[in-house]
Amino acid sequence: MTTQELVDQIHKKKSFLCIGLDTDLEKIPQFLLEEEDPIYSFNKAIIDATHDLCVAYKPNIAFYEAYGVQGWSSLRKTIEYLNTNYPNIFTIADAKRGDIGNTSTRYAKAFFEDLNFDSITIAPYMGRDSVEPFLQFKDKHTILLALTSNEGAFDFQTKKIDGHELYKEVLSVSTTYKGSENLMYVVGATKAEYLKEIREIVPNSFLLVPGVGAQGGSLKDVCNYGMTKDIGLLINSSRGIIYASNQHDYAEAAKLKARELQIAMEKEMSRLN
Ligand SMILES: O=c1ccn([C@@H]2O[C@H](COP(=O)(O)O)[C@@H](O)[C@H]2O)c(=O)[nH]1
Repeated sequence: MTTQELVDQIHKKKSFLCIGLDTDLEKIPQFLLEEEDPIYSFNKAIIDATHDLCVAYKPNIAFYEAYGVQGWSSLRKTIEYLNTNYPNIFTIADAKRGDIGNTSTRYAKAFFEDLNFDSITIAPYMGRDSVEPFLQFKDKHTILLALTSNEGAFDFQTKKIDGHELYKEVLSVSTTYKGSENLMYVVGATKAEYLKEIREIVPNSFLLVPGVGAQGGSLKDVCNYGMTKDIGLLINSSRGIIYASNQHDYAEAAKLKARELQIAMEKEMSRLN
C-alpha cells in the first residue's frame, strides 16, 4: 500500500485507528478454545466487527511465536484473511527486527514477501546497514522505534550523545538512509509532549503511536502535538479494544470500544478543516 492510499483510507473512514491483534489464549473467551484454531477464530471475529472503524491492524508477532508452529499458522491465516477480504487495510507486523544486512534482508523477505505485510517495526540500534535492506521494497514501510511508550525508554532513548537525545539522532540520521521515503516511526502515546520537537525533525512522516488505552496515553494530546495536514498518525490500541469482553459478546464489545476511539478521532480530524 502506498502512503497516499493510507491517507485516502484515513479520510474515507474518518479514522486513524490501528487495532493491535495481541491475541493471548489466556485472555480470549474460553469457549473459543474448543475451536480448531482459537487464535484465528478470535482474530477473524474481531476484524469482521471492527474493519470499518480502523485503517490498520497490528499483530504483535510475539503473541504468535509464543505458540510455535501453530502460532505462525494462525498469523499466516490472519494476514491472508485481511489481504483477501480487506485489501485496503494497512497491515503492520510488530516484530521489532533488525540485524546485519544479509540477515535483515531475510527478515524483510519473510514479512514483506512471504507473509505480505505492508509494514514491519524495526529496532534502529544496529544502524544504517541493518535498516536499509527493509527500505528497498516498493510500497512497503519500515517503522523505526524512535521513542517508545515504556518506562525503559528513559534508559537510553532520551540520553544525550554529543548534545542530542538518542531518539532525535535516530530520527534525523535515518532520514539520510537510502529509501528513507519508506520510513515511519514509533512514538509512544505516553510521551505525547515530545511530539512537538519530533515534528520539527520529521514534519511529514507517519508515526505509529501505541500506548492509548491500557497504557494510559491521551489521544487528544497526541493529536494536539503530532497531527499533520495529512493526519500523519496511526494510533494503536490492543488490549483496550480486543479484550473489552471475554464473553459471547466479545466482538460486539470490541466494536463499541473501537467506535469510541473512531468518534474521538473524527472530532480531532474536524479541527483540521
Ligand atoms: O513503544 C512501543 C512499541 C510497541 N508497543 C506495542 O504496542 C502494543 C500496545 O498494546 P496495548 O495493549 O494497547 O498497550 C503492544 O503490542 C506493544 O508491544 C508498545 O506498546 N510501545
